Formats: sequence, structure tokens, C-alpha cells
Amino acid sequence: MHEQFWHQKWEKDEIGFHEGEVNRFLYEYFNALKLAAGARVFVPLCGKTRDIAWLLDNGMRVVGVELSEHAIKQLFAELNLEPKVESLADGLHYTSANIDIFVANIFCLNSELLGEVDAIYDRGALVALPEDIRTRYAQTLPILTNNAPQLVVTYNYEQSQYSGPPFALAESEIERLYASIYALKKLASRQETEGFAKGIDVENAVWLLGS
Ligand SMILES: C[S@@+](CC[C@H](N)C(=O)[O-])C[C@H]1O[C@@H](n2cnc3c(N)ncnc32)[C@H](O)[C@@H]1O
Repeated sequence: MHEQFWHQKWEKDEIGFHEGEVNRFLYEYFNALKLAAGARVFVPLCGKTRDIAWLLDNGMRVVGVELSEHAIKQLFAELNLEPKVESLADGLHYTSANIDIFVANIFCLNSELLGEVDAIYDRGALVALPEDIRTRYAQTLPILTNNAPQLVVTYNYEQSQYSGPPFALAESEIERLYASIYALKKLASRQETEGFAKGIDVENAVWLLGS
């Protein structure tokens, strides 16, 4: 059911979540992660986000995971990269210079397969998941990445005003999910006015989850 929902979104091209440009919080707050050149950034549930191009252009290596091969074919085409594609037990592995993407369910990855991760950039991942899967996701990420620091983009609004995704994440929910593992710092927030937020009061925020 969960996987089918997303496959259908990509097949029908109903991808309102795709920003088409680099997320402002990424370029304004990426330095908060204090990464060295060549660091490897994990982009979970990556879709075909333009944020990957920005990370590559800024000297990062990128590893992603995404259910939809449709999305990843488009990602590599838009990056003008010819991928090498290998079959895995539970999916596919697309690779090119400084980038590798697992076409798989994130819950089928393990830390050995994923490889070393210096930081996680989560935009549209935590907020895409309903509560039961979200809890499992938040427990899985630190295990997969040896507690790598995270930059996380969230939305908060009155959940009864919109069914989601994206789902509302109150500060208490971020704390429930991550406070036992990370020091949490809300770096910035702004009023969201575009897309699903039209007509409702939505706070868009960026968090640093560190040590
Ligand atoms: C809201 S979209 C965000 C995509 C991207 N992060 C962005 O900012 O444009 C969520 C993406 O997660 C993918 N996805 C959902 N559940 C997943 C899972 N369990 N494992 C891997 N990818 C998943 C969906 O196919 C979809 O492309």
C-alpha cells in the first residue's frame, strides 16, 4: 500500500512535492553541518530533487535511496549523467561519478550496502511518512549511518486542515523521534505560502540534528 502510493504518484506524474529548484534552506544552512570537501551526504527518499545537483556542484558526494526507478531515470537524465546500473537482491544500484542511488525501499538497506555517510539531508522524507512508518524511519537512519548529523526540513500546521503528505511535524514530534540520539536545533523557520500550504497556516522549518 505504502509503496504503491508512491509508484502511482511517479507513474501519473503527480509530483507536486518536487520543487524544481534548489531548496532555500539547503543553500542557506548547509554549512551548519560543517562538512569537508568530498564528504558523502545521504539523501533519503530523494526523488529527483534538484538539491542533489547543488550538493554535487558544492563538492559533495551523494548517496540516495528512492523507491521509484522512474524518478531515478529522470534524475540522471536531468543531471546529464550516464549511470551504470546493477541489480541488487532488493532493488537496483545506479552509479556515476560522485553519486550513487539505491532504487529500493529504505528499509531494505543496511549500513554495509549504504557505505560511509558523513551527513544526512532530509527534505520531503520524514514529512512524507505517516506516523507508524515515520517512527521506523527515524529509528533506522541513525543505525544505517552511525548517527550521522542531519539537516532536516519540516512542515508544521494543524493536521486537521490537510490530510498530508506532507504531514505536520510539531516540535514535540521531532523531540519524540530524535531527542534521545541527537542535540536538536531549529535553525530557521518561515511561513510557507505555496503548494499545499495555500489557505492554511504552515511553518516551514530547518533543523540541525547533531552531537
Ligand atoms: C515527498 S517525496 C520527496 C522527494 C524528494 N526528497 C524531494 O524533496 O523532492 C517522497 C519520496 O520518497 C519516496 N519514498 C517513499 N517511501 C519510500 C521508502 N520506503 N523507501 C524509499 N523511497 C521512498 C517516494 O517515491 C517519493 O519520491
